[in-house]
Amino acid sequence: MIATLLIQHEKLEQLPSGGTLSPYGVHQKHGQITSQALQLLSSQRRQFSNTYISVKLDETSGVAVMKLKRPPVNSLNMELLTEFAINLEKLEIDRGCRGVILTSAVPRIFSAGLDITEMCGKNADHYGEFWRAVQEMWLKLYGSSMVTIAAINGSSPAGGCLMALSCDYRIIANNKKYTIGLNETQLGIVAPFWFKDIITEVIGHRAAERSLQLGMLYSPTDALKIGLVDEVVAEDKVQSTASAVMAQWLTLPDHARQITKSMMRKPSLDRLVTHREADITNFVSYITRDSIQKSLQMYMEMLKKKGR
Ligand SMILES: CC/C=C\CCC/C=C/C(=O)SCCNC(=O)CCNC(=O)[C@H](O)C(C)(C)COP(=O)(O)OP(=O)(O)OC[C@H]1O[C@@H](n2cnc3c(N)ncnc32)[C@H](O)[C@@H]1OP(=O)(O)O
Repeated sequence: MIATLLIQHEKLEQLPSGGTLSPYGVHQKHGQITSQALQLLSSQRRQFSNTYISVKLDETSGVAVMKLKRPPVNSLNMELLTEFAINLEKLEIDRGCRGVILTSAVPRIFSAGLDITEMCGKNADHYGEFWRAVQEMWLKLYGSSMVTIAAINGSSPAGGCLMALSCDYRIIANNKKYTIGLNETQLGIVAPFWFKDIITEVIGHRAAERSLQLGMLYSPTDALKIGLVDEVVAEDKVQSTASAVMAQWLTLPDHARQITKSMMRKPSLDRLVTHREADITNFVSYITRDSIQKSLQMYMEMLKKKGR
């Protein structure tokens, strides 16, 4: 139902393609490739936009840029998570798309993580549905066969960090004000096993243990030191670096890279798929505890006070 609505509402813009061009190459009618044809080829883009996600697919390079656009902080509510999973799936089945750059359209924020209001004062059915949407986002992103690069142009705590960790490569803007990490314990909550698995895979057991217990948020340079990100670049170079890294990764034959990626990620994916329902039940019983609801409410109040 949601999928149908999104597809109906999507704004599909096809930029000029000229009859002789295709995403997979130039179909020449009369010999030489003209510079006009090359210009058209380079501008062949498809764009679609939903409420909280925008996607631009460059059919020439096969690279899509997916932007989160839910001001003020791109917190991940049910609708955003659902749009995200649907858009990623559309790109996954699009033969013209080989890579996705994930970034934010909101200045200074990549994503503030899960929308805390989705985890406060609601009923058990809501929590169950919300958690399923969180799982689905992760299964789609971490399990994507495309090359995925996080262009982290702002702060990225908790669920925002999870999204970045799920990509193949992470580039963050060099700005001391930005922080990244799995800070769940600072909210008085526990990161679930699959958050723990993925950060352990990326930064190793010792660093993950310290990082998770203390709910650490790192500056870009500290994140680089522990391997939480792969590169720190000037703020205005994040997107261009992401495009350059993407072009490098796309020089590899898809099938070899995809099978390798799947081999590396399958055990963690399988673990969540196998325990998916138990993980939802566990989340619901955990989040409905009075003590957890109090912790989250206090955290939200603290955020609001800070903002005033
Ligand atoms: C068994 C398993 C159980 C549980 C597992 C649950 C796993 C949870 C994962 C999560 O992702 S929880 C979310 C954790 N996120 C955070 O801790 C981030 C909190 N936010 C911030 O630190 C900051 O807002 C910021 C992202 C650094 C941006 O700072 P800035 O100063 O630019 O904005 P401000 O703080 O004033 O916020 C603006 C506005 O947005 C509201 N807000 C912020 N974050 C969230 C959020 N995650 N969810 C909902 N709302 C959020 C904030 O309250 C302000 O609202 P206001 O304008 O109405 O005051």
